Amino acid sequence: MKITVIGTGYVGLVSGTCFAETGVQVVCVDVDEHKIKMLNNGKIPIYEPGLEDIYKRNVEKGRLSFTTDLKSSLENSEAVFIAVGTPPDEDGSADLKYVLGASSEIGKHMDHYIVVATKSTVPVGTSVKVKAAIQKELQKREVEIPFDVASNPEFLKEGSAVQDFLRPDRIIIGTESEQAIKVMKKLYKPFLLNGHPILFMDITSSEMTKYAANSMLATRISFINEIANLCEIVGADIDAVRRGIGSDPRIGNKFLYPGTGYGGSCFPKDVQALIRTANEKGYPLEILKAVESVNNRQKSTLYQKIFNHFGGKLKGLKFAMWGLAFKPKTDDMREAPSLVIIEKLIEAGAEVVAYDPVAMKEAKRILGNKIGYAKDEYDACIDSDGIILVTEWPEFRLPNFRVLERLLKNKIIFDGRNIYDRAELEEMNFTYYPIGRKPVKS
Ligand SMILES: NC(=O)c1ccc[n+]([C@@H]2O[C@H](COP(=O)([O-])OP(=O)(O)OC[C@H]3O[C@@H](n4cnc5c(N)ncnc54)[C@H](O)[C@@H]3O)[C@@H](O)[C@H]2O)c1
Ligand SMILES: O=c1ccn([C@@H]2O[C@H](COP(=O)(O)OP(=O)(O)O[C@H]3O[C@H](CO)[C@@H](O)[C@H](O)[C@H]3O)[C@@H](O)[C@H]2O)c(=O)[nH]1
Repeated sequence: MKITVIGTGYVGLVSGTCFAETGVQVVCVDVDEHKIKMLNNGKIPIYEPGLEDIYKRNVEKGRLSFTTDLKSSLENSEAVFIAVGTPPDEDGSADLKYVLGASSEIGKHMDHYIVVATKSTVPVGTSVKVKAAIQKELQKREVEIPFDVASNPEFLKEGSAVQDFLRPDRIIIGTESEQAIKVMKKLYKPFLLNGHPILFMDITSSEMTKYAANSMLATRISFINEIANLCEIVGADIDAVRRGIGSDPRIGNKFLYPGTGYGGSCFPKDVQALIRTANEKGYPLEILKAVESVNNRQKSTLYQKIFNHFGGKLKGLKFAMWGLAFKPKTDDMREAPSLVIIEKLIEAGAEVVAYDPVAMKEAKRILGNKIGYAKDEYDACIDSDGIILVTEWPEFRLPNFRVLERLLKNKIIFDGRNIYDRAELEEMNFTYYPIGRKPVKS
């Protein structure tokens, strides 16, 4: 069996590589020549744990290849997956230019029956547009070639994308075609040996499922962040409250961690896009509007604590920032809360020296010399007025506090992910500001 995957970003590259792992012949296509050159030279353009190994193995086995030439990739392919970006447009709606561009390209080059599956996150109604864009090109060519469209939203998380893809909780397929169902079943069966289901449904429901899932998760995060902020005001401890509510199976204990607001390339844009879709239909989504505004406010929470601690006098102070990526185990900085905190600190006249185990290159690309870059987390602390922990990389969890107290000018930790033990810091006379918990003031 042969398939084509269009787009070699986080989703396309992981999907293509994992499909190849099952023995399928996969050709990944991208318009970015630099990316394709890298991939053909044995280098992967993103950091994703476990990806490099299976990429190398499948390339060596001849099952996985990369090209900018869609026409040749489509030859004998039974399915083509569209996995290109859907960034937010100026008004917050999903910009479909890459999805529809890829669809037109398929129409220009396909020469036999194929299933066109959209993996990109796209608003309700997009599959109809994908179908129309392909049809238009076939008409221009004056050929009649049958094809089917399917919606196949992707639920992988960055940082655990390979594991998520290889062991999915569920696969969602929206299609009206029996033939498309057959092709998708064949492709996904190897991933479902753990008994988790493929859920077939109509296309509209499938497209909606993706947005509903991300919006629900974003809602949980904004909810717990609001409760955390209230805990601070009333003197409760969010960690206890989180464990208390999370042990009710109706609530569950996942995705209940307070922090500096959700970031990344998905939640912010998908919440915005669903709000936009609903507005267009004349049904404003009040809950999601609140989720978004709570999240925007939360991104400043840590800065506010810094500001208050120093009585607003931040000019000339220097801070060590631990973590830059929007979450651990990724180099992705899209919508990262670190960017908001950095901007505010710089505006207030402070200096930031940062360290992130893998996102430094990406940070330099975005921030240039606005901040300093340290060689490790200890280096960042030299003569600093405090540590600002933004991303909970495992290696930040158990630092040597004795070394830190020698390096820091001020023994203060602003912890945006609640990873430290209050009692331990109190014992060592550190000042400690977590989220939703009483600070330790020494
Ligand atoms: N990143 C995630 O964790 C994740 C998870 C689930 C779903 N999604 C969704 O999947 C989609 C892709 O996200 P991503 O993070 O992988 O994006 P990305 O920006 O990392 O990659 C997109 C790739 O598509 C390529 N591209 C654009 N137009 C093309 C065309 N016409 N032909 C060939 N290649 C083309 C770009 O050059 C780029 O390499 C988005 O809709 C996103 O919302 C993302
Ligand atoms: O309890 C939690 C869990 C997450 N986050 C934050 O939420 C954001 C998103 O995290 P996560 O969901 O782990 O990463 P993503 O890679 O953005 O994955 C989300 O977005 C993808 C793209 O649509 C979906 O496929 C995934 O299912 C969905 O989890 C990050 O800033 C996290 O720090 C919290 O603040 N508290």
